[in-house]
Amino acid sequence: MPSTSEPSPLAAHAERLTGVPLRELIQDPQRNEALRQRLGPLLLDLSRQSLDLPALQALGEDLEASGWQAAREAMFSGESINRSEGRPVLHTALRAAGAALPSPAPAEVRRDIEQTLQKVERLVSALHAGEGASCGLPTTVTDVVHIGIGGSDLGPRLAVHALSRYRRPHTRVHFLTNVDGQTVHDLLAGLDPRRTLVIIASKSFNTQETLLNANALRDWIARAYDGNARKLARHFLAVTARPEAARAWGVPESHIYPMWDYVSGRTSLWSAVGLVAALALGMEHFRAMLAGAARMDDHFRSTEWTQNLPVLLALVEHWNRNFKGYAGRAVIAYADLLRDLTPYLQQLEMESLGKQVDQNGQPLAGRGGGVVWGGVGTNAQHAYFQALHQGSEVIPVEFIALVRPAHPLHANHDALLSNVLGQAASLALGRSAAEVQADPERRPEGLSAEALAAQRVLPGNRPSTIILLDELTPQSLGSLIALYEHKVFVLAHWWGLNAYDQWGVEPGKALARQIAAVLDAEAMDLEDFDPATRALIQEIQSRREG
Ligand SMILES: O=P(O)(O)OC[C@H]1O[C@](O)(CO)[C@@H](O)[C@@H]1O
Repeated sequence: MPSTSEPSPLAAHAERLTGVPLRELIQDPQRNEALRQRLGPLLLDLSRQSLDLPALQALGEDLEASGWQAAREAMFSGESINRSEGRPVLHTALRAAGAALPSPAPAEVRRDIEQTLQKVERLVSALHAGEGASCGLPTTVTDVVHIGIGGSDLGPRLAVHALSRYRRPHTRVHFLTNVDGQTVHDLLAGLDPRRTLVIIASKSFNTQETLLNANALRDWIARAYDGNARKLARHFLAVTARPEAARAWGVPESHIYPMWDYVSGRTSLWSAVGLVAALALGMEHFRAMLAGAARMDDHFRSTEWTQNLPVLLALVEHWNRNFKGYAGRAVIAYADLLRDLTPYLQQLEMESLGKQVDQNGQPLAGRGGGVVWGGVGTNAQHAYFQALHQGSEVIPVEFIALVRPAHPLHANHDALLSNVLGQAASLALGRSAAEVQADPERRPEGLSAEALAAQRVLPGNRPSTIILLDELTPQSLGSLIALYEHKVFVLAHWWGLNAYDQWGVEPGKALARQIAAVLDAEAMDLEDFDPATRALIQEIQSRREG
């Protein structure tokens, strides 16, 4: 936070800790214990972050003074906390059935949610029993294509890939998200239109990419039936908050699954948007994932801040953003099954927290959400970890790893785990000049010993978080995702911003529509576009035929 003449208590702690190395901080077992907290199969280890117990206490007190518990209850009970859109935020109600604490969400909301889950369940059972025709679907379905983008894609994709060991046999699932026609073209080449079921997931049912891809599949299936509209309609399901638009597009009423305005796209995995995951994994595993998230909800609602995992994660992020000045963090999952986690978090966090003004339109007092990027380990170590260890920027790292793998190749798994611990330790401790000296390296001719040594020194003091899941199960994945959702909630409340709108993306979409309208036109008026855009429109037009 910005300091005026008198530094705030938090700024004073940051100043006090300047120059105190992580090497020293991690010697305090009491501190490390406070920064290491568990919920069921999920361990959150923040002990390699650059703060001590007094700083943590000050952060906690600052949050406590913000009234976050009341805000939390306002969210769970369905108050209109998304003020710029005038809506409640009730993704937690989608999994309330699996919670131990009674849900304060409105009864009609819970009823609608349960009815929809039952409808999803009926469809899943029918398809798994080979009785899709009883739900108006094709008799045989070998492939399901899920079309959606952003929140209508990233959550189901993460769940289906992460939980692939729970996959039901016989039905292949494909995700079609980008509007790149090459992908559509290549996918369709391998599918049978008469045996393909298409799920169109779009809250708005107005997203350019999703509708273009849906249109391409409609044309492709229609050709297989010589345009027979009744047979064509059997192949499409929609999940949307605008059922009238889905009907107008051609999805039969009974094939439409609701989304609600009180669920943002980026937290919609738990709704019927997760239908593809329920189909791929089985309803019991989908429900288990909801229950895992509900467990985190209960924990978040009932645990004091000192042991509350989402809160602790938020405290550290506030510290890193506003007192250490870090631009963001790298999220590295040491599990290929979690390769979609970073993209998922990019939307969840950057669309929610990437804002400059608060709910009243005033500039934020500090910095909002930072950049989230990353990938999978150990691959990342052989690509960009050099910069993480010795680059000019300090970029905190979040490691996510599994204690027990679901395969028998234990040597491989030990390599993953030991690399997590090794990298985290190396980032924190660095490598001093004395350590370099004690471990000499062959010196090329003409290079001084000092020059070589200086290049082999690692500054250290590079913070990281480790999240360990005992195993990757529907429950642990549900808890992990809900952990991040609640972290986002805490930060949004603390910073005063609205985590549930995304006004920033709208003007670019509108411009793309205007540009699409002129790209193919014979006579065009390009005066509405800025000179740089105009030049490239003309360039594309002039070179298209080549
Ligand atoms: O589900 P829809 O309405 O197709 O939107 C897709 C995505 O587009 C966004 O609105 C941003 O462009 C996301 O918030 C959303 O998840």
